[in-house]
Amino acid sequence: MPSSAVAKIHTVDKNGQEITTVGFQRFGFDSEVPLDVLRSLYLRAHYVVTAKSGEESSEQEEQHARFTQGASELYQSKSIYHADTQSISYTTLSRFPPVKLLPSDKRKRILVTGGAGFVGSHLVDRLMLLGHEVTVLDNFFTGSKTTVSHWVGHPNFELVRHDVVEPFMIECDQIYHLACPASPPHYQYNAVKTIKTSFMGTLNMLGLAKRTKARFLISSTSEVYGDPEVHPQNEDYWGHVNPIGPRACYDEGKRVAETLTYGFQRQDGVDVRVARIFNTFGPRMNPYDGRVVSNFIIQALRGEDMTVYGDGTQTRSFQYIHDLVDGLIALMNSDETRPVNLGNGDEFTIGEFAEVVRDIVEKVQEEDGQKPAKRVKIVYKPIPMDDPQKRRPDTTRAKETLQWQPKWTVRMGLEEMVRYYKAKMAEGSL
Ligand SMILES: O=c1ccn([C@@H]2O[C@H](COP(=O)(O)OP(=O)(O)O[C@H]3OC[C@@H](O)[C@H](O)[C@H]3O)[C@@H](O)[C@H]2O)c(=O)[nH]1
Repeated sequence: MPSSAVAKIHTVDKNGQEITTVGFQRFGFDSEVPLDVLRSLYLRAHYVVTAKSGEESSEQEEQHARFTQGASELYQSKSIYHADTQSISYTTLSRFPPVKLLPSDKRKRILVTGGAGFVGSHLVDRLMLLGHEVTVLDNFFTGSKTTVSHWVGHPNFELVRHDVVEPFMIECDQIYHLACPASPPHYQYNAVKTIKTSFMGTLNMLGLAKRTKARFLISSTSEVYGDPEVHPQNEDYWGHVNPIGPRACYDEGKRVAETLTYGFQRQDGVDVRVARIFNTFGPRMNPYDGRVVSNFIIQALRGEDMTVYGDGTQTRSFQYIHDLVDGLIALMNSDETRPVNLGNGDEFTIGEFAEVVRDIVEKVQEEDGQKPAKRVKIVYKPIPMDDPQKRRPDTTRAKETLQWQPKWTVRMGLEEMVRYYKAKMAEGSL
């Protein structure tokens, strides 16, 4: 295939402006980094492909080269994938992406629990590039070492295998407490463990915040609103949750985690922040975690039927990962101590969404010269119990207090995520 046929991702925001950086300067904390550098951390092949297995791999190599353009000099992979023998060789020599050199009064010691998960790893990339000292705690139940392995060995970075249900002591300035399975099949797989993680994990991390006087941010969820009777949902809505249903381990777990957080604030003066995160998607989402975005993209890429649960009239509003990370950092560094919704107001029925994903997968395949002979089918499966019928965030509070609004369109985010999964498939790890 001629190289000119490999399209460059032209990423524009909701106003049609080109996106070249993510983050911003807010509340004295600069979170801005070039999108190209950030992209080179997830869109490049995890393993450098050396052996060629025909026409396809040279095309894939071109794609990888495009994503690392400008950043490949700075970042040298530690692993080489040999397609012929299906093996990987490693070297211990690493070069890291350039991180900012911050004066010590600006450099923060930041603990990220669940830092090897989907949201956590993107937050870690950002904090590392910004020049902070980052410690990741993860038990790797749903997170994976590969999401942060590009930082292992960097002097500003530490990776600790630890389950937050056990206490942990470290000196730090800020704690982002993200640890908890978040996909419905995952969190229901071991419901008792999910409740224990939400309760004990949050108790332990709040205890740490109390001792160290670190600022504490918890990732709560739109699921605290349950199957909402108010639409869109603002932070003053108390929710409509089935306390004994299959989702309760997560919904009620996060509700009690919020209760604990405000308990420590009132009783012990802990400096707290609460982010209620709505459906989020992006690269590094576990392709097998059963959530709708990853399921649809993988199904469409593999030419399998796309599975809509129920009649597809239930709605969700999807935000791209970089917008969420912007919001989390802004909230952490702001003075807002009330819960804040972080989500994108672009609402789709799940039926519509399946079509959007199918169109985007086809668009990318066509650009790469791999147009499939026939369209994948959309099929209908039973709806899971207590599946919320509608969900859309009211983000007025985030707009007013954080000056934050999502910039990415769902289509732009989906296109990048499709390319990420394609790169994973090309390197043989998916
Ligand atoms: O293959 C699929 C998967 C899911 N779905 C449907 O798509 C919708 C979204 O499902 P997801 O599993 O992605 O996510 P949910 O909205 O149910 O839960 C999510 O809510 C917000 C976050 O806190 C969590 O990440 C997660 O719990 C649901 O209606 C679900 O039934 C499909 O139609 N097909």
